[in-house]
Amino acid sequence: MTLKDWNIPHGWFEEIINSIGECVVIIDREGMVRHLNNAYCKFLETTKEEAVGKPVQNVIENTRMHMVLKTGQAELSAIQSIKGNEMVANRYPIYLDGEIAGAVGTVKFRNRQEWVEYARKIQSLLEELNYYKTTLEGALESKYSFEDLIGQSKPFLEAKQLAERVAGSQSSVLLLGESGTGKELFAHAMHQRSSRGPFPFVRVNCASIPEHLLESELFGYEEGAFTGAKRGGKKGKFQLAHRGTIFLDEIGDMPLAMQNKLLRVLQEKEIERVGGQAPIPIDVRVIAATHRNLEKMVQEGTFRQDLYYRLNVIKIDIPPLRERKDDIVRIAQFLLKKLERNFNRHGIQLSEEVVKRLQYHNWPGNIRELENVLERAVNVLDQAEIHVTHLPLYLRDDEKQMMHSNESKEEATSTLQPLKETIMAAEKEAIMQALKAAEGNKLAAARLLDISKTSFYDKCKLYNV
Ligand SMILES: Nc1ncnc2c1ncn2[C@@H]1O[C@H](COP(=O)(O)OP(=O)(O)OP(=O)(O)O)[C@@H](O)[C@H]1O
Repeated sequence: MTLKDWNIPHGWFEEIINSIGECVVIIDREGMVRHLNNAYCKFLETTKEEAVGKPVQNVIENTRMHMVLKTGQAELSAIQSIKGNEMVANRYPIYLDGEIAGAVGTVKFRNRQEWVEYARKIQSLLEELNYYKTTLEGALESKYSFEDLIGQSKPFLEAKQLAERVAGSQSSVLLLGESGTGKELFAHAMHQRSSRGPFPFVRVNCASIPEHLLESELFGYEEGAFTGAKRGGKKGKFQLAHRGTIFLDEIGDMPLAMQNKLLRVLQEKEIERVGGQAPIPIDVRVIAATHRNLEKMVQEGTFRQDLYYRLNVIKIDIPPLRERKDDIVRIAQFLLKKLERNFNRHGIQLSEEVVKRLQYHNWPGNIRELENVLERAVNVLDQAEIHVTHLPLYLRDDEKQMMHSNESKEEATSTLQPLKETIMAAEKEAIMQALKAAEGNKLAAARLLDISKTSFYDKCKLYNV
């Protein structure tokens, strides 16, 4: 079959023009209406019989279709007043054998409401687009500086000062600390303080990305690399972080196979996209973090030793909150100021009792847990002072433990006696047990206790046995 055989049958055209929702008018060289489709008839409240064969100016109010015949130029998105409304029309000349043979007109919007509605739709799409653009740009920026790292206790200041000293270096950094101690905050602050600050800061949570996606997330992929791959391929996090910093959070959870690939990237300073041929050079500083014991993992063979050395060029240990109890109130007050801004409140204080509770608690979730406790309190607070009743139950239960621990201290104190007496009591008990086991035979009992016969007799005398 030739292309000609696929031509649309002649009779179809009228049907097609009639069945579409847009208004269509066709005029001939003399400006007479040759066709007015159903949508246009409905809009003008007329019929084909009435319209066809009449000059277009008599059928369509304020039309310029006849002008298009004269100029031979299309008029696009032209506003035309019709039935007291502003409609938007397109008008095109029809050329046959290089000669103008007529014109076709369509209506884009029948009235102001239609185009306002359309504009509103576009506007909201544009806003949505803008939102995603700014959040994406925001996601690639560092949000915190060293000023946001609150704490004056010795172990914390040591960590912070080391981070400030090495922020400008190009070497890899390993941040170690329990969950919620502020590892990510440290990474942001170091990036911001470095010459890479104006470039992207890209965070990757190695624990949350499924193993089979990690490679393409980190290094990207080429178009058609696998089923479901996006058209045009996708940039990986390393490429997004070019000239900036990549923060590899939870590095201890990275599967061994990926550790190999990461090591190669750090050594070669280039990446290979999944399905790609040529390596792409990258200039990225790596800051990695974990709450795991990487040294132990290296010994157990679950973390590559060479990667550990690569990452561990500068190691910063961030202390848990329970090891810097002096900082708790300071941090709590800083966090309260943030919450005040978010909740539009001011002057929130901690009661003395609450301060005691906060200092007594062990904070397994560290500053993130403190943040949650305070946010909860601010939510249920109707005055300005946070009291124990505003704390979650488990913190209130600390009270019982506080009292219990005092009680048991007293109990323990009352049963304490000089060490010599404790030892003598234990010796007497051992001698009696041995005699019992040897059925009163002192020689056998001495042997059981592995002491001499004389020593045994002396002790029996001493303890009145
Ligand atoms: N020194 C600090 N001063 C003020 N806020 C802090 C400090 N350290 C951490 N925070 C706050 O505590 C929360 C947890 O911090 P961050 O996410 O950096 O911890 P993390 O150690 O990276 O936790 P994870 O290991 O669970 O990812 C954040 O909201 C952060 O703003």
